[in-house]
Amino acid sequence: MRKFTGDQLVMASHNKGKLREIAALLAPFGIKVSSAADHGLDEPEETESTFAGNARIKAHYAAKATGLPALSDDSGISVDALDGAPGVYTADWAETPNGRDFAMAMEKTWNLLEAKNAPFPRTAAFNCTLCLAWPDGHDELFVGKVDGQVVWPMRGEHGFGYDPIFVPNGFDITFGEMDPAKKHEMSHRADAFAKLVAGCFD
Ligand SMILES: O=c1nc[nH]c2c1ncn2[C@H]1C[C@H](O)[C@@H](COP(=O)(O)OP(=O)(O)OP(=O)(O)O)O1
Ligand SMILES: [Mg+2]
Repeated sequence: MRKFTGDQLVMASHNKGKLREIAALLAPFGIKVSSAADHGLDEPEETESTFAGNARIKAHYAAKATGLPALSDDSGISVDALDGAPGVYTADWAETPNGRDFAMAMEKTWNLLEAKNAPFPRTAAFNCTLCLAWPDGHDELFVGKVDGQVVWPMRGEHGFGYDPIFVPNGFDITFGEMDPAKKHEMSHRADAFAKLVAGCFD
């Protein structure tokens, strides 16, 4: 596995919630972190049908465009009773002509479960694939996951995306209600990040 030896990294994401969380995870390493927007990059189309495929598109695009190592995150929530949906299409479910509407996407998720009369607990997992790519085309991938259940109604003001309807196993609060520092200890993103640190940062 290739080690990260530089002191600068581009976060190949346009999601403010993710950027905040990954900046917190990277903070102890003394790396200068910039975002795709800082470099004036647009969002590449996520045309693959896997988290890994889309993570690679985003990281390679940013690494080539900036000449710096780039870290991307492709993530989503997979609901068991919906055969893994929305999964890779989690962000797409929130898309509207006026931007993303996650309240609508969460309602759609819950309504589909209701329509199926899905049994409780309505188990689900958040998945995260991180891709660290170098300008020469090399990359390393790391996969993380956290199991839990989808609940209703939405609860909590922290986090982003689908956090208000996801209760991780072992807790009775949603990610939206959880202290951000706690989420950073145990989320799908934290899980993948720990593997990145073990593989590339030691
Ligand atoms: O911790 C999370 N808490 C709540 N929701 C989450 C989380 N992690 C991913 N999600 C949801 C929302 C996000 O919009 C979608 C990922 O879609 P995904 O394409 O990977 O990210 P994105 O388009 O928002 O930003 P970008 O591609 O620029 O990194 O899954
Ligand atoms: Mg995206």
